[in-house]
Amino acid sequence: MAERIGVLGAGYVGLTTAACFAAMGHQVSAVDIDRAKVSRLRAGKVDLAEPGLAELVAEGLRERTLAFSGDFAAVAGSTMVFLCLPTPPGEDGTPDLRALRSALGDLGRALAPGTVVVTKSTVPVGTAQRIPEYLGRADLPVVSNPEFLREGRVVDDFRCPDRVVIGADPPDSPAADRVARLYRPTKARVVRTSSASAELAKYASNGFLAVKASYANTLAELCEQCGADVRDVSGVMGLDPRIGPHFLAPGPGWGGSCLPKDASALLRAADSAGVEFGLLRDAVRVNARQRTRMVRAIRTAATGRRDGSLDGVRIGVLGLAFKAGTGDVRDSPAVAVAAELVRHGAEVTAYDPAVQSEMDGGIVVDDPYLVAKDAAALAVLTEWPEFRDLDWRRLAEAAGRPVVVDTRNVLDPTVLAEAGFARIGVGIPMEVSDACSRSWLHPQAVAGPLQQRPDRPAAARSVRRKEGDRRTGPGGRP
Ligand SMILES: NC(=O)c1ccc[n+]([C@@H]2O[C@H](COP(=O)([O-])OP(=O)(O)OC[C@H]3O[C@@H](n4cnc5c(N)ncnc54)[C@H](O)[C@@H]3O)[C@@H](O)[C@H]2O)c1
Ligand SMILES: O=c1ccn([C@@H]2O[C@H](COP(=O)(O)OP(=O)(O)O[C@H]3O[C@H](CO)[C@@H](O)[C@H](O)[C@H]3O)[C@@H](O)[C@H]2O)c(=O)[nH]1
Repeated sequence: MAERIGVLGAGYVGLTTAACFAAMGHQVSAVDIDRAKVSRLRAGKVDLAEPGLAELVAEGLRERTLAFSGDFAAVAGSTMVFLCLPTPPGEDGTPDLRALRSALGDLGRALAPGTVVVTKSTVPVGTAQRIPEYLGRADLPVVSNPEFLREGRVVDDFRCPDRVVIGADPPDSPAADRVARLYRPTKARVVRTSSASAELAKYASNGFLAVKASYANTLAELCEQCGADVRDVSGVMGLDPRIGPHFLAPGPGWGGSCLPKDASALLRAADSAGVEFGLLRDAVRVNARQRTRMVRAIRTAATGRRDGSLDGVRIGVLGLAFKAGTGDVRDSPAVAVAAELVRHGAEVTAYDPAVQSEMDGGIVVDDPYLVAKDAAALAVLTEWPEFRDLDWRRLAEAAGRPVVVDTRNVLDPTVLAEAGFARIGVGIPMEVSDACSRSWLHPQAVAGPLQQRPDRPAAARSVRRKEGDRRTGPGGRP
């Protein structure tokens, strides 16, 4: 049965939900308070670089199964309304439900009797129970349907999810049946629970991913100290189906718009419930330490010193997005590391294939080769596969010192070695890495291979920014 579906919020989750349900044959109206975004969407312009999404939006507009509006009245006649509104962290880490409450307050009276209100936003346990209060009416069925899609593959994840979670009180309510029916085309496993279990399952999943990634980052630190290779260690672990191969790659820390905020929310929920969730608290601490560790590695690679000022030291950054496959920089560890380098006085030039935004105190360029110019070190902060295929000889020629800190272990060591680049990976033993990684672990032994290059200065060069070096990229970025 085709439903008339209203979607509140046309961001990553809302736009995907709207476009995918429209493609499944439902009549969908999406409402967003961002009127400029609504105008662009009506013209078929999708801001998110998500494979397949723009095509689905175009199809929905063409078939007239998908419409966009800035006016809540557009969803008043819906049979189901999906809440896909932001739930950012408040000051104490508790999710800020103001967007949700204000939208429901505006909409409540307008909804027809029997309309099913479905929460897709990530919300604290107990929110479904409070929706009638936010709506100002108690006659509408409420269903909790947390979303698990990942950025960079939102359409694929929505169409082929690992699981669909549908929570209601009682779990077998007719409204929950109707929501479950919507997902039949996905052939996904549908898990029916209470609304509280559905709400907690979402936080529990992201919290667990955070713990797993922090485990991998701590393991990487240990590998560096004891001569093991984290890629082998995690490869062995991942072959155990009880552990699984995913989320074991070390990096500059986990970030994005979800994991950090959901970890904080889960910690707050545990605090309020009087449950000590030390494991998750430590995962958050490890995450902060990992960023600091990467800054220290880059500083040491650039100057041979673990501490001290980076005044005037040029550092080239490859990657700003919180992970490859997205242009999203919300809570990006790459941006945090770059900002910390700037804070210590470094002159940072950054490139990311999908990021157009400006960077506080640094320069974002639209050509990866510009980041190397006179750089005392390069740092790969996002695992874009195309960084492997850069012309590393050309980068070596441009760089002040051909040394790269590969915080994602994505580069090809052979290509780098042929280009004359010294590489410092994460969790990779000194034997596998080159002599430069020894300088990272033992700062007094500075940059052996660099001293063997007579045409290169052994120590970091302090390079003053020249006005002529400023480049203007697309989107008006400096
Ligand atoms: N991004 C993800 O990968 C992802 C995945 C699963 C769950 N979630 C959760 O889904 C929710 C939405 O996340 P998102 O990433 O899609 O957010 P987003 O920031 O991409 O989009 C939110 C949209 O809502 C709009 N909006 C804000 N207030 C509004 C209001 N009062 N009325 C109408 N529209 C309003 C904004 O203009 C924006 O377009 C959050 O709770 C998030 O935790 C996100
Ligand atoms: O082995 C790994 C895997 C990931 N990360 C980092 O972890 C962060 C989060 O990555 P990912 O989970 O892929 O990003 P999101 O798109 O934010 O997706 C997460 O957050 C969404 C919003 O809640 C959920 O729906 C998804 O299921 C959940 O994976 C990123 O900084 C990654 O670089 C690592 O450091 N190592």
